[in-house]
Amino acid sequence: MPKRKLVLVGNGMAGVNVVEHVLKLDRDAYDITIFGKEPHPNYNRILLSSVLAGDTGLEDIILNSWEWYRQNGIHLHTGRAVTHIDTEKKIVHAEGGISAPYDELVLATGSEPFMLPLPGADKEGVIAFRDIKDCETMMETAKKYKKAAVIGGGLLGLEAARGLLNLGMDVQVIHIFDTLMERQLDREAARMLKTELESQGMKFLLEKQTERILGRKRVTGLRFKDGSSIDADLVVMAVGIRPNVALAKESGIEINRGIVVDDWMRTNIPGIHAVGECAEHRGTVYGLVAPHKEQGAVLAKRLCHLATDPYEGSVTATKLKVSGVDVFSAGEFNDGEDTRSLRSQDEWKGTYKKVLLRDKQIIGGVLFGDTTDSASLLGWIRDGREMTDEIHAALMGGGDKAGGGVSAARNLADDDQVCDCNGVSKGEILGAIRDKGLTDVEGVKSCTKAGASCGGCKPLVASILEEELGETFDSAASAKSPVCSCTDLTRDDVVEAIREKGLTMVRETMNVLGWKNPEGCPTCRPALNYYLGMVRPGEAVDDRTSRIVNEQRHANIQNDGTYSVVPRMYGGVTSPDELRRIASAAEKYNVRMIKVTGGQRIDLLGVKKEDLPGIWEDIGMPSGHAYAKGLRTVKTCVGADFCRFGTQNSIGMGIQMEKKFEGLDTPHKVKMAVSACPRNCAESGIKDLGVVGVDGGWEIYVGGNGGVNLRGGDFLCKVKTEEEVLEITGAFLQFYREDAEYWERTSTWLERIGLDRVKKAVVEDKDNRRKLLERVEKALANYREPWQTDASDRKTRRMFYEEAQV
Ligand SMILES: Cc1cc2nc3c(=O)[nH]c(=O)nc-3n(C[C@H](O)[C@H](O)[C@H](O)COP(=O)(O)OP(=O)(O)OC[C@H]3O[C@@H](n4cnc5c(N)ncnc54)[C@H](O)[C@@H]3O)c2cc1C
Ligand SMILES: NC(=O)c1ccc[n+]([C@@H]2O[C@H](COP(=O)([O-])OP(=O)(O)OC[C@H]3O[C@@H](n4cnc5c(N)ncnc54)[C@H](O)[C@@H]3O)[C@@H](O)[C@H]2O)c1
Ligand code: SF4
Ligand code: FES
Repeated sequence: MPKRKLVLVGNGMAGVNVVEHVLKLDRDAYDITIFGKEPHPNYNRILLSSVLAGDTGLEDIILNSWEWYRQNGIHLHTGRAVTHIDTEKKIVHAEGGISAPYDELVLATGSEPFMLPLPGADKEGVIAFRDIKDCETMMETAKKYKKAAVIGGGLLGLEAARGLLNLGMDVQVIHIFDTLMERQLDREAARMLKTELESQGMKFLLEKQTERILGRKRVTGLRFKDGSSIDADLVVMAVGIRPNVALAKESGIEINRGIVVDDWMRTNIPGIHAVGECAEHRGTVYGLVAPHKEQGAVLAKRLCHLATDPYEGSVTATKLKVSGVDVFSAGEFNDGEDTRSLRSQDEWKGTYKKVLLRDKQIIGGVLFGDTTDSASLLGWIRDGREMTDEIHAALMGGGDKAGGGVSAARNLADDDQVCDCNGVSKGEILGAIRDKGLTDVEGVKSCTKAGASCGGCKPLVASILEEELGETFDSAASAKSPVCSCTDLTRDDVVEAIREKGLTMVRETMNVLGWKNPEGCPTCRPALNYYLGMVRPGEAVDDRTSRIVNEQRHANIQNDGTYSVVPRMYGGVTSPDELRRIASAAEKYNVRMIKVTGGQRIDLLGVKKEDLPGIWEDIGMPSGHAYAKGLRTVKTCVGADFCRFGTQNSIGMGIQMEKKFEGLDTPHKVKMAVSACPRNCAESGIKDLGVVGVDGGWEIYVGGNGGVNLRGGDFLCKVKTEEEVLEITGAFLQFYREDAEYWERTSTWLERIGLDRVKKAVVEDKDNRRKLLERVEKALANYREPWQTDASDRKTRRMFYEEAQV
């Protein structure tokens, strides 16, 4: 008997998911044809945000390779839109004169981004963020232009803005309401989110309505209804989506906002079904992958004539995919007259939790800063659970929550969903771990797909592994991921290869290690340059063009394209002569503002690129490295010489530390401080390395961070003399240099590897400490002061400061 014919219109995630299910349930049931308007095989649209942010490459987001279609005997027509459905004859007609008969037709045409119909919206440089092409346009634009405006402060807008920031653009987000992500967050969570994103460099214009897009052929700016305007070289519209219903409409299929379907995903025309973003079920159109998977599972069973419960709608949950920001929202989140809520907020740790109840039932919630409870919370909302003392204790009772751990997994029932993107439950993950002997997150991902899309569930998968495998679970090994999408090698593989193969150059390393992208990317090239210099000091060739832009120019680029200049003032101490030179230079070069920094330095803001070598020459002081992944400042209190509480000479100690370790390249910036008594006026407790004078010696704290992820330093040891402070500092810095990933702050590194390892390597194992010190001395021996070197070298001046080379 000839096979029945299944035709899918829309080669996206929702539609292909149905086909995958059908193939699994009954391989031989259908002869399958797929039409897709885009020229690509099915790819993970969710991960476009990660591609834009530079965390993954376009080649890594393909979900079904061309080979997959061939192997499954699927007739695939890409780059062909279906233009008409003959519902009488049961034939679809596509561009290029292609047609295909069907017995069952699945419409999965997704959405179109909504483009505000503003005057000027058709100008070059005005785009949406929906597909590979948009992503490529943004990446290309960032190479030539500087200023981006994103209209819409929802999930998509913020993810686009983060990606554009990573591409080096200056980004302003224009939002119509006074709080961000108002469809997912209450005011408090939105406020915390805004503060967090601002600290990452994102700028916001709230309560702004765009009136017109300015420019001749290409966009040059935006004008708002209040009369104000901004400059922009790129405008990304992220103001929502509209279901793609044109084909269904012209073919006589019932539509409302989306294509109207019943609980079995059937349209009003027999044999025609719809799933995904184009479908409207019980009045709701879902713009997230998890509900589409639930719809697809029901439809596939129907197509294979298997028993299934109907699809009755989904409780949706969202997580923002912006690194360094944990935000989760599910169900209802705004207080109403008939709701009560449980809340906790920790302004120190930057966390906020709100769970909404109607009568006793859990109906929604918002988590900010710590989302380890997200899966349990979503499970309780989906099950319509009533609040109990146990749930209350699990949510609010403190316990072992921070950072996940086994407790996060223990709170989940077997049928609680862990991966929303791919609809994978805890039970399925446990089953795979037990049946297939899996031991790491990557293994679970390959077997179950949990973690394969946005990746937001990976910490939870790790905690399930930890719960199941106990001490045998190696979280560090499990967390190791490739340096970036240009290679499959991890940081350790690369460092090992540099050691073994005697590599000394960035390009050579990429070549020898078979980089998939031979040019590398902004993530891997600075990392490789650092690893080479760390492993082979004196031998590795420093590739300046592989360094981040600020390090190439030895100054910090500002939002208007000018630079900031911060001369080094050891221990925060200066002199009248230095101040006079700084003042004269500030006048000569029309510095816009002179500001004292948090690290006790003087910052000259608004210096033109071409003036940098001149101002450095005139000031005649060494670089303060305020732009570098290296030692920034050693902040000191006035100490025993002046303060009546001081027990030690903090200024002298700080100056020695700064003179010794200035110019040392490190995986991320390093800030230090010395206070002369436990009153700690130099804030030693929130520095990468902080020293506190006490009676009879010094206490040393490490891994502190006063920035985005506030963290108090851990006590490392107490020593008696200044020499010992320098020794411990040198050994600690070298251990961090050798062990951490590039871009990893001491605070995150320490949390990852644990204080005990640091104590052992730096304090307890004296032989190891001696070796670390020998190696740090070798690295320091190669340091050349960059400002005066650049100022006196005509070729460098021309290349990096006068011609627009980088
Ligand atoms: C940048 C970005 C990040 C996102 N992040 C997340 C996230 O973290 N979590 C989450 O759950 N969701 C996220 N989403 C939303 C998610 O990607 C979508 O909900 C999902 O991809 C929709 O799948 P779909 O198959 O219904 O539609 P689509 O992915 O739009 O696929 C439909 C396909 O059909 C094609 N098509 C349309 N009309 C025709 C026609 N007439 N003939 C042939 N082909 C046609 C389209 O070109 C398209 O390729 C994100 C979306 C974007 C853009
Ligand atoms: N992490 C995730 O889950 C994720 C990420 C990206 C996209 N998505 C999905 O993709 C789809 C599209 O995302 P989206 O953010 O565009 O849609 P959205 O509808 O969720 O948000 C659009 C935002 O734009 C704002 N807006 C509307 N008109 C505006 C105007 N004229 N000026 C300024 N702001 C305006 C709205 O207030 C809203 O906050 C959604 O379905 C979303 O769920 C999800
Ligand atoms: S830390 Fe102690 S010694 Fe230093 S300034 Fe403060 S009170 Fe004085
Ligand atoms: S929740 Fe997105 S991959 Fe699991």
